[in-house]
Amino acid sequence: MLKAFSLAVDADGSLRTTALTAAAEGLPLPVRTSAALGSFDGVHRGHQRVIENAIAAARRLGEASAVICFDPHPQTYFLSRSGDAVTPFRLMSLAQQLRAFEALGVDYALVLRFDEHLSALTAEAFTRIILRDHLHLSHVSCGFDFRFGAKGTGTAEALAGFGAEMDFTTFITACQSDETGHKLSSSAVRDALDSGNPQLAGHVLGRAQAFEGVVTRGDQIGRQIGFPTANIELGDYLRPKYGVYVTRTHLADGRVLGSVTNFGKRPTVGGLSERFETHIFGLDHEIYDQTIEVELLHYIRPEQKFPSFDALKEQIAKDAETAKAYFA
Ligand SMILES: Cc1cc2nc3c(=O)[nH]c(=O)nc-3n(C[C@H](O)[C@H](O)[C@H](O)COP(=O)(O)O)c2cc1C
Ligand SMILES: Nc1ncnc2c1ncn2[C@@H]1O[C@H](COP(=O)(O)OP(=O)(O)O)[C@@H](O)[C@H]1O
Repeated sequence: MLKAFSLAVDADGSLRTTALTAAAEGLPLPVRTSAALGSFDGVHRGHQRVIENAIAAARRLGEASAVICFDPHPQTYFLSRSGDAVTPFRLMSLAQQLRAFEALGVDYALVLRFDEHLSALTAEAFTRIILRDHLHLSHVSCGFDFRFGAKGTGTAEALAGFGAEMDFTTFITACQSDETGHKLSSSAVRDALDSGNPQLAGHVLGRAQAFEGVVTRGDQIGRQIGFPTANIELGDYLRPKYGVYVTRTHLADGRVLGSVTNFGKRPTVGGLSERFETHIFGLDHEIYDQTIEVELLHYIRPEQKFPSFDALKEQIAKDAETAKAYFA
């Protein structure tokens, strides 16, 4: 079980620790660890290499492995302070990120609260106060393009330089590519989702892109046309291309069911705001207020304005058949 902690740095440099998972409850922070350091949004196959390198170093040194990441995402923090309208860009929630770390076999997740104190630390102060004095790291693994410290002046090479002075070793993972030479990056995932290519997003991620949220109440039109849809808010998540998708839904009770999802504004019914709504096959009871996770598997078609409600209903039935055939 992953032992996850939230760590907040106070103005005087002291650290406040809170357990984020049951396995961390009542435990102290680890004494010596080999850690992967980064934002790791998506935990894609490139990130996975960085984390696997930290785990390999931990095994060599006979100590615990850790991932050190940030919450909120540093970019979210800076954008929200700038006062500009923020275009949602996240590929994962913190809960999904922790599950991805656990799946890789990491012992600890140390989630640094990204706030005014942490963001003000220079690269040198971050390394000395956080990595050395508080976390006593013996080894740090990061990606070639990792940036840290106030104004992002710290680079992976600078981190290696600090390590030589502060008694920890470093490993910088080079840019990872797939079998065909395509760079494995968060931007590649975002571009794929933006262009309606969830398979490519899943190829880069090493698992399907998934949106997790609490089921909210809609206008209750869905059930009248025989296709009730569970709606979730996308919040900070990057918005995929509008349209209809084959999806797979993880329910709160542990069941995993095939499903079909529409993401868009529902022009046929005069919808004004975006909705992410999923009709789940084989479900026949209410799941309002429950958390579901919806994986995008295949893009079926763009969202359309139909001349009538009946025409829309007919098309939704065809979409459901397409999705069922995908799972057959
Ligand atoms: C598989 C599927 C495909 C859909 N495609 C469209 C579409 O192309 N155009 C559209 O206006 N609405 C589309 N919708 C949205 C319906 O208009 C919506 O589900 C209906 O209004 C019910 O809304 P409710 O969940 O608020 O009750 C689709 C819904 C589903 C489940
Ligand atoms: N097969 C199903 N797929 C999705 N939701 C279902 C299904 N069967 C029952 N439900 C429930 O019905 C609700 C959706 O019904 P709907 O009429 O579309 O209402 P709403 O407009 O509130 O989404 C879902 O939130 C869920 O609680």
